[in-house]
Amino acid sequence: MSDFKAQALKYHAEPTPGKISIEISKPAETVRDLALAYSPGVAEPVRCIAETPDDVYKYTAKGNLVAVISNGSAILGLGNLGPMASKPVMEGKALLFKRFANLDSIDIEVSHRTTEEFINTVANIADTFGGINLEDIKAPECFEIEKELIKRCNIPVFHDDQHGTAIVTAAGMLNALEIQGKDIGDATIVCMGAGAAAIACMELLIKCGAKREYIYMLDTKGVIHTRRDDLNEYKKLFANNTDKRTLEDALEGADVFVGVSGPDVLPAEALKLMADKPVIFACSNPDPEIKPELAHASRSDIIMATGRSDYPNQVNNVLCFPFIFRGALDVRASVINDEMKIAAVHAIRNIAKEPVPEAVLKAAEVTALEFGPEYIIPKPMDPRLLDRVSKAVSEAAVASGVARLVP
Ligand SMILES: NC(=O)C1=CN([C@@H]2O[C@H](COP(=O)(O)OP(=O)(O)OC[C@H]3O[C@@H](n4cnc5c(N)ncnc54)[C@H](OP(=O)(O)O)[C@@H]3O)[C@@H](O)[C@H]2O)C=CC1
Ligand SMILES: CC(=O)C(=O)O
Ligand SMILES: [Mg+2]
Repeated sequence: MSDFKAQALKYHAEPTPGKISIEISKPAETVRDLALAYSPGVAEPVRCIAETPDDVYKYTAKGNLVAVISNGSAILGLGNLGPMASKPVMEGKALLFKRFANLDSIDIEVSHRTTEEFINTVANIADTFGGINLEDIKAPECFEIEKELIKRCNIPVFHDDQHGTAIVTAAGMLNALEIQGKDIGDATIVCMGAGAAAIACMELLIKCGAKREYIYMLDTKGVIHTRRDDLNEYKKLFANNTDKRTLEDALEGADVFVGVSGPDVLPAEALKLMADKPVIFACSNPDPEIKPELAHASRSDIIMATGRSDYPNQVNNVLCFPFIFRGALDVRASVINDEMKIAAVHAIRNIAKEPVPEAVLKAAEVTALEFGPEYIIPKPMDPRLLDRVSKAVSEAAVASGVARLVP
């Protein structure tokens, strides 16, 4: 067993199995404490909530509680391995919610037969939480699931693999293109993958100025084009009227590669087909579409990002989901809308242009970080993310009329 694999398993197993636990937040030592916490005291908030439902935010943990919900159908880039295999990832997301945004979070893994059954399960328990973070649910089912749950729930429902990934990708991409001296409106973009992350990333890049007709999206069958008759309604939106069929065809002269597909699908030789100064985001986890060492060996003018912590430029939704939920829950937003997503994009990208605090350099185990090819996006442990992204998101929620608490 490799050293890192052994360390990862030990980290998860010891001293207690798993990565999260529940703590009590009130005294529960004396007979009086218990009388307040449980019977008879607990009857008082019960009566208040029955009379005034919004009091649930005043007397329970709901307002600071996010459920991370999965069915394990697209666990990272590892595939459909089922609900229980997804539990370490979902516990991991809960850990990140707490660590970065002080949000309490619980993982829920759902076994189900039909999509409708999954939707009903989540909708029926939604009210107990302040927000729902859907995670690692494969396309195309994820689109219907999220749409239906947004309709049925009174709290923010956010599919992280779609929108968290898209927000961080857009933030990193706008910065990378700026450094390479390119305009997003002129960029030819190759997107490897046509699932949850891919569709959302491309839709948000279009909202940030990219041209739909300059995007070439690929799935396991190659380029998505107008003459294919096997496309679902989401892929159809990216069907390009083109003779390009292979990854190599699509990469010819392209400015950008976004990989949200699977490991090692981008050959180093193919990078040489791209235009000058390309941007390569190989975001599949844990193994990217191309290893950065291979990409850098292939050509020297690239900006390279991955989804991993152990290379420069980590384009990963961890830079978004804790902070967008913090901002949404702080103003009790009913939804997370486009205005809030775009506010998050700009708040994240702007941090990378400012001097980096000493504590961040220390946590990142580097001596310097400066806006440029090796630093296009902030580090997840940058404390400015919490202040700045959450505030921008809250303000956008208020301005767009979806906040129920106005500070
Ligand atoms: N860095 C980050 O923050 C994030 C990274 N990701 C990564 O993105 C990837 C996809 O996740 P997600 O969108 O949730 O999953 P989905 O299951 O929704 O989509 C996967 C897509 O990838 C395509 N695909 C898989 N293998 C290949 C291949 N060899 N060549 C071309 N296309 C391929 C599939 O094609 P088809 O439609 O033909 O089946 C499908 O369109 C994962 O590796 C995940 O780790 C996801 C979210 C966040
Ligand atoms: C980061 C993440 O959510 C994923 O790879 O699925
Ligand atoms: Mg995920």
